Amino acid sequence: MSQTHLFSLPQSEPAAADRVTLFADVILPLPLPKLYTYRVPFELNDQVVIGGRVLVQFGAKKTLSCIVAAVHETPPKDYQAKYILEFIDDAPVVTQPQLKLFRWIAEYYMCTLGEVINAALPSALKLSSESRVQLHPQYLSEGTPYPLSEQEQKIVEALGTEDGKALTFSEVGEILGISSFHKVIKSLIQKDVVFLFEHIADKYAPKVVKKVRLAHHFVAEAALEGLFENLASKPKQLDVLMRYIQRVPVYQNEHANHTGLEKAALTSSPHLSPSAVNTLIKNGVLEQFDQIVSRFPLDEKEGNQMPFELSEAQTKARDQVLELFGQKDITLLHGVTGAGKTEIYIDLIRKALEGGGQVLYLLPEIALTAQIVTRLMRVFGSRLGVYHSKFSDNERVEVWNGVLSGRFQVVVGVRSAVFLPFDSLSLIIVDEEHESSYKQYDPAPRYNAREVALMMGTFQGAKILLGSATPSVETYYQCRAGRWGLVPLTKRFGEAGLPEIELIDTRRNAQQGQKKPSHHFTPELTAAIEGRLSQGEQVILFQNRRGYSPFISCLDCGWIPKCKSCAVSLSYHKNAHELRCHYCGHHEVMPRECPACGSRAIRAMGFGTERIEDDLKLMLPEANVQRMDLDTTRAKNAYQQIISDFEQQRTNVLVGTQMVTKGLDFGNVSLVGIINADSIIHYPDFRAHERAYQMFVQVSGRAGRKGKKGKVIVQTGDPQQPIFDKVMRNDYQDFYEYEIAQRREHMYPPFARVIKITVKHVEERMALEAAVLLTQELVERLGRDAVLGPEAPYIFRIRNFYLQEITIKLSREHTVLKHAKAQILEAITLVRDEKDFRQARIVADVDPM
Ligand SMILES: Nc1ncnc2c1ncn2[C@@H]1O[C@H](COP(=O)(O)OP(=O)(O)OP(=O)(O)O)[C@@H](O)[C@H]1O
Ligand SMILES: [Zn+2]
Repeated sequence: MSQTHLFSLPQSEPAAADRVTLFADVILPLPLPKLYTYRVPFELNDQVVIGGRVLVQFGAKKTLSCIVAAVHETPPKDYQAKYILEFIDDAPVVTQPQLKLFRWIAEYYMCTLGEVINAALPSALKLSSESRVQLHPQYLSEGTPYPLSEQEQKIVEALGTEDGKALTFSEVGEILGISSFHKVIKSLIQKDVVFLFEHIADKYAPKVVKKVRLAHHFVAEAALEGLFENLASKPKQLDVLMRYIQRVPVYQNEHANHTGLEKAALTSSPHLSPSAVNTLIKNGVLEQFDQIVSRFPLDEKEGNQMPFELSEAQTKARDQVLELFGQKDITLLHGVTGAGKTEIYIDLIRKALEGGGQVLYLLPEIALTAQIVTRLMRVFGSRLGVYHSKFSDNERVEVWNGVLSGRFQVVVGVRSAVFLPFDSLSLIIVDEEHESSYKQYDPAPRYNAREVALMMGTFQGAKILLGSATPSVETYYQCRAGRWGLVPLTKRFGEAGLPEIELIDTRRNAQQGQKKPSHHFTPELTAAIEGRLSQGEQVILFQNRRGYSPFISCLDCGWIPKCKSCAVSLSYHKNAHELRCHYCGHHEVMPRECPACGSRAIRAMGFGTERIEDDLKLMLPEANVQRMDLDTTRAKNAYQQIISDFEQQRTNVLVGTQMVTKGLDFGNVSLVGIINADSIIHYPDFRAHERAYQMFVQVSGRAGRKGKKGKVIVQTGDPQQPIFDKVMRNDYQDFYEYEIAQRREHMYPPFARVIKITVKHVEERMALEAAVLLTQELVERLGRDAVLGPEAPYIFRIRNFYLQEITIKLSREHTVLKHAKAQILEAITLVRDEKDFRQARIVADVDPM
């Protein structure tokens, strides 16, 4: 065989008969009802990867990256397929089990696959025509050991002309004069010469650490000896050098010098002088360089620590779970607050990992991950990945890839973690399974991560453990029916008992003229707080409303400021000196005088967390009060900071919204105060009673978790509410019996499936007309009994859209449900296609919470 054959393309094309034309169905990151079909360029037939990304042209100008969902030989009927422009991946970024799951989500939650993909992929994986490249800092400081092709060189030159210059993909294409420029970019990325970032999204910023190493001419032993002699009269510099040699064994291994040492290891040492470090750098003894590092470094010290030894009750519960897993796929661990469920999960995770499977541990709230990650890190170290929205996009991509590569075998995360590319899950834990924050309201897919997890478990053959002290009625019903396993844990871990609950009648207090120091605090609550603080114990206060006050009002003319786009009053935020809409984010400066009558008598009405915090600081100037709500936790590490301050007892009182009620574990909290219980009970929804029960039990559960007897004070204007009795007796069974009877009688879940349809229109009349037409169409298809509404919701206008809601109740039977959804979509399409209703938006929410 001649040499040239190895390098040149085959001389002749294969005979036409062998030539297979492949088509790929791709998922575009757009809400399109169908997949689009593109043609695979023949010479690239063997490069198509299902689950890999390809670049295609969509519409006239747009270049988009999308995921290949299927490959076949059938051309599309209605249009001429365009060619795929480029293949980005040679291995899938989305696995087959994921694609299957995404299809299920789209079908079940009545949305498009594009919407699912859009929610699932971290945006750094979604290249589009807006992606840009820039020179990599590592390349700028060190160059690259790899040879660059002529085309690559061209791009580097184009980027190098000015500092921080970036090129779009199409500019790269123009410079090279070719359309298949993506290969060049990919190769440059692999060689760390350039990096990629989304123009619209945050800039991709690789994590860079400053390092130092010995200048190469000092590495040889003789040179190093000479250096020591030269520095003999400079003890501070000598110290730095000695430390460097200690940490980096240059004598034993010259190559060790290449990786160097983090500069901070020298400059932040209390025994070394930072200026001596800098002098050594200035004099060329040490050289400074940047290194790109993983955002999740391997830490050899972490991990492999033994978890706590399980108590007898925990061991028994764990064994029961394992036994039930032998018979059933889904089991509920129903353990009271503080029972030690987390330790049981940890034990089960260890077992699952020993068996070689992957584990997903879902939590409802980022606030909770802060505490639990610390506990899991100790045991699982760098095998543990963490996934939530406070992570930057880059970090999310690192976790995504870590799951694909097998680096992360356990992932703890909030609801979006169900989208990660698992393919061999053996255990899924859904902690606080009753939580409504598992449900995504907006935008589509409006999924419930608990339900998705159940389906994911079925697809991958994983066992599922649901955990809660207050299980959802739906879950408990399945357990009672014997379909799911049930393991009870009725005692708290250790000596701790459940807290005592006391109801304080705020009406009686009000009649007695209790106004000062603050009428939000009854004398009983104030005394209890003072008492606990004087014992050195900590207090949690719960108020389910953020801001200073939910509205303000002019005392003279009664004016109340409302949002221009939403049918709600504006909340007053005192620290920011603003009025804010909690629905659309609109904000304006707090007025000095009433714009209606000019009076200055403007008062804050009602109270939110900010006001509680404020009043408390006045009442107890000595105490350290911190607040945890949406407003104080926007910064990336804010949760962690607040929680660790409270854990370390740097703060005495924690005031917060529902964030403080869930799963947090503080040993020294002996009092929980519920400032206004009534606002929790009165909520227009069939789940109101269930929610209230869960909320009260959960927030009470934060008190007295270790040893000391805890106490809960509930302020209410209606102490006769039957729900309090159930909470105080901690009688879940009683709550359940009452609730399930209600649900059966009124045909609500678990006896029916609910789908809520919201019709939105900027004109009130059109919203109603569209909703009336839709209701007719739905009644025709599903029958009168299945359709309730239309009805304007309590907040009938949001972001300029008037709302109308239709509630549909359906049989739970799978085939019926599937059929009904198809009919609902048909009815929606029909209304949307009406000329008059083109501007209407219609949203279907399956299993609304
Ligand atoms: N076997 C054990 N050894 C030592 N400490 C334990 C053990 N089990 C649990 N604990 C401690 O008991 C406390 C309560 O446990 P954990 O937070 O797991 O409760 P939980 O059941 O998850 O409660 P909640 O439903 O309120 O979230 C924690 O501080 C935990 O560290
Ligand atoms: Zn608004």
